[in-house]
Parts: sequence; C-alpha cells; structure tokens
Amino acid sequence: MLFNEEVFKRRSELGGSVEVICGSMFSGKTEELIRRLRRAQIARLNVEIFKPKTDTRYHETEVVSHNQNSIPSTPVDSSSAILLLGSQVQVVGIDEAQFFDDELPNVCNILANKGVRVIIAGLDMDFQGKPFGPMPGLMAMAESVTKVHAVCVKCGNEALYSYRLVPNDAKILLGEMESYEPRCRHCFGLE
Ligand SMILES: Nc1ncnc2c1ncn2[C@@H]1O[C@H](COP(=O)(O)OP(=O)(O)O)[C@@H](O)[C@H]1O
Ligand SMILES: Cc1cn([C@H]2C[C@H](O)[C@@H](COP(=O)(O)O)O2)c(=O)[nH]c1=O
Ligand SMILES: [Zn+2]
Repeated sequence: MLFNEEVFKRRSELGGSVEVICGSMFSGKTEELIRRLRRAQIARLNVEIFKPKTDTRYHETEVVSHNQNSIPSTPVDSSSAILLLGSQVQVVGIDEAQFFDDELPNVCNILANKGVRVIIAGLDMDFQGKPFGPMPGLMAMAESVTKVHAVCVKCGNEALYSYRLVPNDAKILLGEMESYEPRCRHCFGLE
C-alpha cells in the first residue's frame, strides 16, 4: 500500500464520529438530521440512511419530518443490518433510533472506529419521561449530543417531554398530533 493511501486510510479512520440529536416529539430532530445529511450529500460524500422497519407512520421507506420534508432511507429490522450495509460508506444517518435494539450503541461505535460519521436522531424519553431504548447508551458514547426543544402547547415554554393524549400504556405507540403533544416540565405534570 503506497504511503499516501496508508495516510488517507489512517486519516479517514480517524475521521469517524457519533452525533446524537435528541428531544421530544415535534422538537425538530428529523429536520436537523435531514439538514446534516443533505449537506453531506452536497459535499459528495457516500451517505446511507436507515430507519427502523417499525416506523411506517408517514412513509414505508423515506425518512419524513412533521413538515413533510423527506429523504430516501433503507428500512431495517435490526442494528446489525446497519453494520452490514453502512460500513462501506462515509456517512450513516439513523432516524427513530429509540426503536432500535440495545446493540445500536455498539454498532455505531464500530462504524465510527472505522472512520464513518454516524448521525443519529431519536426520542431521549418515552411518554412517561423515562429513557428510551438505546438512546442513553448512544448519548454516553457520542462526540456530540444536540438536545432540541419543541414549544410547549400549554404555555409556550421550551418543551422536553412528549405527553400522550390517548389512554394507552404501551411503550411503543406510533402516532403524531392525535396521540402526542410536546410539553414543558411544569405542564407535563398537569392532566
Ligand atoms: N409544538 C411544536 N413545537 C415545535 N414545532 C412543532 C410543534 N408542533 C408542530 N411542530 C412542527 O414540527 C416540526 C419539527 O418536525 P420534526 O423535525 O419531524 O420533529 P421530530 O423529529 O423532533 O418529531 C417543526 O419544524 C414544526 O413545523
Ligand atoms: C413518546 C413516545 C412516542 N412514540 C412514537 C410516536 C412516534 O411514532 C415516534 C416519535 O416520532 P418523532 O419523530 O419523535 O415525532 O415514537 C412511542 O412509540 N412511544 C412513546 O413513548
Ligand atoms: Zn408548559
């Protein structure tokens, strides 16, 4: 292997990183993910985007924001599929990360150590305000964590919780405004 290829290989392996975008529903997580991924595509980097097969809310294959902004993605049923399909590219995007299995932090670590820039969006808390799936592990090992906020529908302050409007105790319940509304710390405690 020529010296410059070796240097490039080392430098590209050094270029890996994990970025997490988290917050409540309607806080702009998907919008920010799409923005960062579109910039990588403009920079002509090899980008692969994944979402959990369970997320069929707006579209079967596309990542879609509440503003109907969208970007093509590959639905997968496990984090190991991301490792398989994402290790030959420069940038990997993951939406709805809260729905993935607990192996996702390890998968993202392996990808970043191979030089991949990994950008992840997901709910940090569920409707009860509890940590959601692999999100705590992802936030712990990330170079950067960006917490975004929605507007509390009750009082207009910054919202960090997703209040469930319907009587259902299941942790996973797909939905949008008919089932959830963003609330601040004070209003989350109200009926
Ligand atoms: N209460 C709210 N606070 C902030 N944005 C809201 C609210 N309700 C609806 N939105 C819309 O949701 C968009 C964010 O959508 P999206 O990025 O898909 O959010 P997330 O992925 O965090 O659920 C905002 O740009 C805004 O147009
Ligand atoms: C709080 C909460 C949400 N969900 C579901 C509802 C939506 O389908 C997604 C989150 O979507 P968004 O991109 O953040 O708007 O997750 C859930 O299943 N369980 C919950 O506790
Ligand atoms: Zn409030």
